[in-house]
Amino acid sequence: MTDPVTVPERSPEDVPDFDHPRAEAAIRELLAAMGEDPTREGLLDTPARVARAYAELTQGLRQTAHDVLTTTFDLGHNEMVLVRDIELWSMCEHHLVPFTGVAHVGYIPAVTGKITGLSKLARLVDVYSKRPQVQERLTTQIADSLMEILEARGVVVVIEAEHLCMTMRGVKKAGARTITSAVRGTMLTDQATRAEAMALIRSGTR
Ligand SMILES: Nc1nc2c(ncn2[C@@H]2O[C@H](COP(=O)(O)OP(=O)(O)OP(=O)(O)O)[C@@H](O)[C@H]2O)c(=O)[nH]1
Ligand SMILES: [Zn+2]
Repeated sequence: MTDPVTVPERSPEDVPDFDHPRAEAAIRELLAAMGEDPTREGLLDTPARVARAYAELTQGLRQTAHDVLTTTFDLGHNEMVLVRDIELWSMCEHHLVPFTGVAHVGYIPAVTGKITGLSKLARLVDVYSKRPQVQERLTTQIADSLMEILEARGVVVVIEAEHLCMTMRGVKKAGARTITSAVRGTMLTDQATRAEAMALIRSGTR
């Protein structure tokens, strides 16, 4: 059985372009299925609008971590870099409704000091968020891509998110936050470094 968390990474060439006419037909059908009249004036443009919205919300399917981790510098900086409270919006693959929260992303650069621009860490979060997702996979994909592409010595990724499928429907538990973490390399083996990263993450005010 395939592990639902570790779906194989597809290269964007293997992902077909977003099929707008097909999505529009599906939305028209969904409106009809819910008992609405897709031909009433207020809904006439809705299928095209929803298709455009979903194209945007799933644009990460057509991007890779390599696309955004392009700018790397050799600064000779060997110490931890951590960006906290990166806002994220993703879409739960079980219900296709949003989950939203923050990601904290930290890494220990390679011995060569290969680092990336700070904004690229936030872009990386977007690449993996803008897909049908589960929070566990989102967390590990961010961590694994940093290890691989930056050849980081260690990585920590913590995501805190609220799932609207648990808030606006189903168990209806507003405010419940799910916390996931992925720890790699020296962050795993060096307890002091991991403790430092976790203390920095916890020192947030949000
Ligand atoms: N592990 C994990 N579960 C998730 C995530 N997003 C949503 N879920 C859960 O996926 C599960 C799907 O459960 P099902 O029983 O198949 O679906 P359901 O009948 O709609 O479940 P309820 O939400 O309990 O009403 C639910 O428990 C959701 O809370 C995620 O990112 N990670
Ligand atoms: Zn869900």
